[in-house]
Amino acid sequence: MLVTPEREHKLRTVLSRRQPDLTVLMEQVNKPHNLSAILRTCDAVGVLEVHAIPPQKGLPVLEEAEAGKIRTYNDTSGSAAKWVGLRVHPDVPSAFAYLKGQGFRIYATRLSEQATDYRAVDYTQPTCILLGAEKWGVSEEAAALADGHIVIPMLGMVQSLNVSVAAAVILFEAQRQRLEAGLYERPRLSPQQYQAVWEAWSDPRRR
Ligand SMILES: C[S@@+](CC[C@H](N)C(=O)[O-])C[C@H]1O[C@@H](n2cnc3c(N)ncnc32)[C@H](O)[C@@H]1O
Repeated sequence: MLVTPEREHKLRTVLSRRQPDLTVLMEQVNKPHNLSAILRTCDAVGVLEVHAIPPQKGLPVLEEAEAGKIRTYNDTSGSAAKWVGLRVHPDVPSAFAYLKGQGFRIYATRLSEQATDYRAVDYTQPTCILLGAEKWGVSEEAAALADGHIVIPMLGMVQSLNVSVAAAVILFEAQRQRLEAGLYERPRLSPQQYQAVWEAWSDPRRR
């Protein structure tokens, strides 16, 4: 037997709540513990797959970053990396082309007065949240290509939140809206997508 009935029930319940039309794009988020914390939140909210543009060679990278590669910490992700897909794109144009081709509206998180309050967005529509690097934020290139700019209002002394905290605040607003719209009540994956993910998840080597 590959999985116990209890395990199968748990896996199928989680899979039936996965939201293929909600995702994040991490643009050069270069600290593995932040990447891992974002993956953990994505798992909790039901994100099927996340996207990342790794730190580029030649740009300033922080101590844990490895140019061109994505690293996560299992202890921070709480094994979420096993249950949330990670698709890596080489640069901004290719990430945007892929996501736009999938029908996503991309919202750049920006600490600017022109940005809209994150609660004004309709997250029941296909949505990608673009998150920026810890030091310099979302690039001008990505910001210009985004469909909109959103901000979590900051009323204190500090200018910004940690990127994984900002991701959690926005993703749980998306979860709230999707729960209200009944989007977790029926499977959202196509039968082919469901079968492919089920086969991967029920592989005993994954446990
Ligand atoms: C530490 S912040 C980057 C700060 C950077 N100096 C800047 O001006 O964007 C890292 C990332 O967290 C997210 N973030 C942090 N605070 C936010 C806020 N109040 N609203 C929206 N996104 C936020 C954004 O994705 C941002 O690029």
